[in-house]
Amino acid sequence: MSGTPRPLRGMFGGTFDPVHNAHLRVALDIVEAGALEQLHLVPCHVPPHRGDPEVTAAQRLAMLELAARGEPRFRLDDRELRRDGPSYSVDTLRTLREDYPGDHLCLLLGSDSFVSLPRWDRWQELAVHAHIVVMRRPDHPLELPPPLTDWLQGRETADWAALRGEPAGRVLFQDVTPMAVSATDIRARLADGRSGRYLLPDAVWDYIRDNNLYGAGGYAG
Ligand SMILES: Nc1ncnc2c1ncn2[C@@H]1O[C@H](COP(=O)(O)OP(=O)(O)OP(=O)(O)O)[C@@H](O)[C@H]1O
Ligand SMILES: O=C(O)c1ccc[n+]([C@@H]2O[C@H](COP(=O)([O-])O)[C@@H](O)[C@H]2O)c1
Repeated sequence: MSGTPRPLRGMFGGTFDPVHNAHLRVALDIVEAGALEQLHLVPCHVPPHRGDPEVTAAQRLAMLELAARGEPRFRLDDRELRRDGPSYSVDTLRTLREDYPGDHLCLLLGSDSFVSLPRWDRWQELAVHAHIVVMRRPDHPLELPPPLTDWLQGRETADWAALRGEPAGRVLFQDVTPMAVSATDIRARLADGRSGRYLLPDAVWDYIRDNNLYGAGGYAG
């Protein structure tokens, strides 16, 4: 049911190992498409479904801080780093709801994350706390597993106003700037002695080199 429009606050979680230009560009695309008041960039502490990150949480946070500078609608949010155990998104959304009771929330997911949703902890509860915004990734086509197809019935909307008018539970698919950039590819390039420049903000690339992360310390460029 539609009610009084509320401010819309986004959560963009990731391992960010490291944060790269595609994360930033698609995040800004969503902020612009939905006129979001604020988007929380939330590095996870213990990724629930993958191995440990290659660099420390403090280093991932530092890179995200450098990357987010200059965009006032991005808000660096270290709440998962202050929590022990696997970084389940449902727990994070619950705390965001407690902190911002007057706002509606939306959880941003790339298409690869969205198709994996039925394997997430308490996944159906996510939509109790927030709307879900799916960003189409060119390198990850949307092949929906059956539980997700069923669950989507009646939830899908193309109208951002619905996300302001309803507290949670809608799913919106948003086209974003297609950028086939991934952290996996960047880590592989750096391990191979190649440059990360122009795939990451300059300040992040400098930080990686200066701190000899991902094997990039010897790189002169
Ligand atoms: N190029 C991209 N376009 C759209 N969404 C993206 C892109 N890269 C990452 N994302 C989304 O950003 C979120 C955080 O992703 P993550 O930190 O795992 O980055 P990644 O580049 O996919 O990393 P990795 O290659 O290590 O898995 C996820 O929801 C993911 O789908
Ligand atoms: O809550 C879960 O069960 C869950 C399972 C897998 C991933 N996530 C979250 O999804 C985000 C992207 O994860 P990743 O592994 O693609 O970087 C990050 O914020 C993770 O904490 C969350």
